[in-house]
Amino acid sequence: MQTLTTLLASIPAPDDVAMANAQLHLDGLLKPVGSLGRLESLAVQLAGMPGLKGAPEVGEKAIVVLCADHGVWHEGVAVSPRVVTAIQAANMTRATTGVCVLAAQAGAKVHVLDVGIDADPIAGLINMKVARGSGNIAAGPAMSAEQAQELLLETVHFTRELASKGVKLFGVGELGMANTTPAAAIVSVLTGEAPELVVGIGANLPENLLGHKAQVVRKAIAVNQPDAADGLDVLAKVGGYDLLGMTGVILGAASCGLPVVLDGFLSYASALAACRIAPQVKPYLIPSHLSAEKGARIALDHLGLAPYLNMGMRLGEGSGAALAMHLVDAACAIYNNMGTLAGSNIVLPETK
Ligand SMILES: O=C(O)c1ccc[n+]([C@@H]2O[C@H](COP(=O)([O-])O)[C@@H](O)[C@H]2O)c1
Ligand SMILES: Cc1cc2nc[nH]c2cc1C
Repeated sequence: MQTLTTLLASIPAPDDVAMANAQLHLDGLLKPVGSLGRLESLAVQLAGMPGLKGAPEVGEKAIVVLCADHGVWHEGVAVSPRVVTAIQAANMTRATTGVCVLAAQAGAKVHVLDVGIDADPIAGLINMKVARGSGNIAAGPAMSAEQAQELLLETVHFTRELASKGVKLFGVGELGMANTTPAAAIVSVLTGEAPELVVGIGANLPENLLGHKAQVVRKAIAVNQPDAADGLDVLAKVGGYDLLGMTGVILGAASCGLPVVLDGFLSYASALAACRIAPQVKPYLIPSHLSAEKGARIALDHLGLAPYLNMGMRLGEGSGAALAMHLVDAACAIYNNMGTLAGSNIVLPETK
């Protein structure tokens, strides 16, 4: 097993020449220059990824769903019963969940990892359980520094293993009752914004409890004093196993020079931490939708990412990642299948 330092040092820079060539190719296709907008910039981004070898073409797709429970659930910050994490994780094996249905439509395989569900191991899930739920961040750290290091490496290696078996496009997802609270804490610490601005209703918390949720986030930050310069410290102290695992998937994909599609608010927290750990992951991130969670815009702005979709979605699980994979397919299709202006004897005036 490679160490984290070696892996992070190995994250390749995007190939500028391949990107410039891709832009030239797109400009010569059967359309006014630039008229396919962000579908074109997405194709250029993909062309620059060394793992795709200069050609926007994604064959095998995988969505990795990290499932875990959270000690902070006991602070009354979520309305869903804690056991929903275990029940819904089991539903993933029956393909009845939102992400499973949408992933099937997108041609993506769903890999479900139990990184800390508060239940006995569930048949059909990949067992990487650290503990039955993280520590309550309002009273102490979510996990130890050693647990954080170990799980990060395990999820990075899991992702790299999938890449070695042919996966070319990754998506991240999560499942964990109360996880919008640690996610808000991470976003608050890493963006410097007040907890009140980044806590939202999650899975239907009544609005009149938002003040309490913000107070719990404030307390978690005060009690744990996470080091904002150290993404792993923030994840370990005020995060959770699922959020940390998604950071591992992001780092793992980037270390293979491969794209990773984000999902909702929880994935923004993980991506912020990934970028703090290794800023060079940024070119591999593909946003999906704008989550309806209150702090979503703040987190995405800090990531410097503009979401492709805005559909009021806030399910999580990787559902938005699955949906955005259609856009990645579309970007590849126009790049690879359109005819050329030259082939149709169309000469357009220079526009730039
Ligand atoms: O993806 C999102 O933006 C999103 C926003 C709100 C809630 N969720 C999902 O709802 C759960 C967390 O909500 P809560 O209220 O229990 O913190 C967790 O299982 C997430 O997958 C997901
Ligand atoms: C049913 C249900 C499904 C979920 N998926 C992600 N978070 C969830 C929360 C609930 C309550």
